[in-house]
Amino acid sequence: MSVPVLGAGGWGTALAVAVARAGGQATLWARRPDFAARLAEVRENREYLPGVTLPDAVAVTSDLGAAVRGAEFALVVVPSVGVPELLAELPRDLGVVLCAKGLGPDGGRLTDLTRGLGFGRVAVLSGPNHAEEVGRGLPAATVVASTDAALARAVQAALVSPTLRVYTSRDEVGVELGGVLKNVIALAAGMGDGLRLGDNAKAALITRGLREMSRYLVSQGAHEDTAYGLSGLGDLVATATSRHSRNRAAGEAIARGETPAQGGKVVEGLRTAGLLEAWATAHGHDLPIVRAVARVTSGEWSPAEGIASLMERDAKPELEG
Ligand SMILES: NC(=O)c1ccc[n+]([C@@H]2O[C@H](COP(=O)([O-])OP(=O)(O)OC[C@H]3O[C@@H](n4cnc5c(N)ncnc54)[C@H](O)[C@@H]3O)[C@@H](O)[C@H]2O)c1
Ligand SMILES: O=P(O)(O)OC[C@H](O)CO
Repeated sequence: MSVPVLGAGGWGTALAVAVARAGGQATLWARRPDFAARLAEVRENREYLPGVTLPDAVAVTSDLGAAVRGAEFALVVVPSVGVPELLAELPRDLGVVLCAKGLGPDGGRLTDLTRGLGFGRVAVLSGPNHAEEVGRGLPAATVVASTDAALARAVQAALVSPTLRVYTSRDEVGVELGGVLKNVIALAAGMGDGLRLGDNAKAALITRGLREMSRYLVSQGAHEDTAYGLSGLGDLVATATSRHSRNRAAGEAIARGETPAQGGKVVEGLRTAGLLEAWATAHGHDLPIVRAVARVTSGEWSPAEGIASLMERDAKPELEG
């Protein structure tokens, strides 16, 4: 049975290749028929993942119904903003594996939104996984989290190979929110790069960012250890330091006074920062780095004011607050 991979951006393409590398078959769905036809013919996603050839085991289609017919689960790999629209088209008995690292339209979790739409089998896939590296078969590790252990094991079996180590977890909340928050911290790290704040500042930001992530994850019901796992610390390091990261690069551009050059590619943290700040404030959570990034990306504060808002907070013990 072919694994449907819904979304033919960089990550969807890399995941389809990963399924093939694991010995399976994948059906990569692209929403635009002309794009799907070109991809099927050229066998390389030149727009979103250049340099990676699609193996024969990857089929390409723009027919969503055909892509998911008879499948046990589908990898949903469109940007978070497109997830509700795509889910509306899917059969409710299909297992949904959410691969986007973003939030629903109201700032809530995509897992909750998915269950609210009537899907009973839901999982999250997240970890330090730049598509550019996974697509090329460089060694990487990731986590699939679900309260449905059978679904998590099935996804693990479909993706695990000598170049992709796939762990399972039952902590859906922790794995999902790690991927959401790290993008915002990576934007801040990029701003630090753009302002040439140095390595000490980057290390401080990653460390305090991890603390902000872990406090928020635990407040939402996650296991604290998940914050220190692949989908938390692992992805935070990968994104805040990588030359591949779109979020880090966007922060760098903003700090230089430029508009982030997205080239049609999604930078989830730009959307997440405002949504998360509004959600956290409404629910009584203090997320200082998220707040600084939200206010800088909205234009309310300059990058320098964002940094000052963090550096001039009240002095306090490291392990409190
Ligand atoms: N790129 C990575 O390395 C990577 C790794 C892990 C997770 N992710 C996450 O995966 C998700 C997808 O990212 P990506 O990098 O593959 O995106 P991308 O920018 O490379 O491509 C986005 C794709 O989604 C399509 N798309 C855009 N809006 C859509 C909509 N409303 N409905 C359906 N399709 C739509 C675009 O046509 C394009 O094919 C994001 O949430 C991202 O955070 C990305
Ligand atoms: O390029 P970014 O910043 O969207 O990050 C991609 C992945 O989430 C890294 O794990």
